[in-house]
Amino acid sequence: MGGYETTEEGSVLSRDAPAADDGAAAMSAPAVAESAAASPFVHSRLLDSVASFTHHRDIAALDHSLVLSLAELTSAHRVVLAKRATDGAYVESIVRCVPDAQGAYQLQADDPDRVDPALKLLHRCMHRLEVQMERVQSVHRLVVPILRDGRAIGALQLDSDMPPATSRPLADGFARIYANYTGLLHESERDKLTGLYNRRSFERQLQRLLHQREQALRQAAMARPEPSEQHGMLAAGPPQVWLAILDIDHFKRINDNYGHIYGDEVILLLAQQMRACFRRGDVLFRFGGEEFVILFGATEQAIVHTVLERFRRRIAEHVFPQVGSVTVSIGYAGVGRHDYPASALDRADKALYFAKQHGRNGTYGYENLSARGLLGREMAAGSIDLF
Ligand SMILES: Nc1nc2c(ncn2[C@@H]2O[C@H](COP(=O)(O)OP(=O)(O)OP(=O)(O)O)[C@@H](O)[C@H]2O)c(=O)[nH]1
Repeated sequence: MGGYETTEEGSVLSRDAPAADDGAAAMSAPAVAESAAASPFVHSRLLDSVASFTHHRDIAALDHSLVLSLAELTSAHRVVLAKRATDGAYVESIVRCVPDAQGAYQLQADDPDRVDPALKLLHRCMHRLEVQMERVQSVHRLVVPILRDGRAIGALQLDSDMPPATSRPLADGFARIYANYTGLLHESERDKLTGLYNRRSFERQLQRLLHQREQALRQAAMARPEPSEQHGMLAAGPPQVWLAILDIDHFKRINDNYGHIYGDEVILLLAQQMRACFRRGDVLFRFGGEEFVILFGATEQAIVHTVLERFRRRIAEHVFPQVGSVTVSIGYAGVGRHDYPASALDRADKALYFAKQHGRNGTYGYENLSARGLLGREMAAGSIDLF
């Protein structure tokens, strides 16, 4: 098993099993130990770097700190961190760190859609789950995958004067710490009872979905013959993302009649039904209590309405152990590209409030209600707590 270990010389970076496929000799454990023992200063700088990047709770700040730490430790010409979306389908973000004319490192976010030949090894590394290396004149380029559960969640590229035998243990170690630590952060985004996303992750997931839909639209527009006209449509087109709020009806009665354990069981079973009913790309949240949120990528309101109605009926027909019949009310709204998340939530919540006021066990869209003039002054305030 490869890993970092403590040697007789002290706690040092050492690989006990260099990968056979890396095409270059990894530094032997004694060699690393020797260089590290010769320089205790290296230890403290290393620990300092790890402590400083794992200090962050925000993933974007963590990313910046990671590339900066690695660049400073290795006096790199460039460090790049690429990350894949949760479903692994595309590269979600690229952060690069390069020195300016004065030698001070500068961070910059790159457009992940831009084709950059200097990043071809990054893509190959994520695709093959293997370390990649090349030498460009005197610069050594090393790319290591960031692995979690056997998948590449991203890759780390280091361009430096260091030969890979020296830089690889360092880059590997950073990649592994990063994968473990972001794994923990991801856990903090989940609701403990249901395993669905929690409310804290809502904004990030919404931005991700908006970006993904926009990207898909742009690609579709570019594939068509009149790009300028299509780009016009892109700007003025219908919402690409929809947000639904779903609330169990009379949930208090379930708790009161059967106790909280059965109440929790209903929440858990409802979450399972959601997983079974909605598509993989739909993003499911438990916002707290008996309230759930769903984000969909869809071009037509009619589709959204049909999917939500199907779910509402499915729940109404389901027999919950002990409790029997349970119904849900649903409100939904389209999300514009420049919407504030709180505004979109507020609109969906108004439609949900309408459902609660009009017999429950129903599905209503904000746009429809609004166009029909059914959202009067009573709708001015919904029931959800906004950010
Ligand atoms: N079992 C359980 N109950 C919860 C949880 N979180 C909130 N509740 C309860 O859910 C109930 C929600 O009650 P209300 O907000 O009045 O809503 P309701 O009874 O569903 O009524 P309507 O939404 O108007 O149909 C309260 O009694 C809360 O104590 C939870 O995690 N587990």
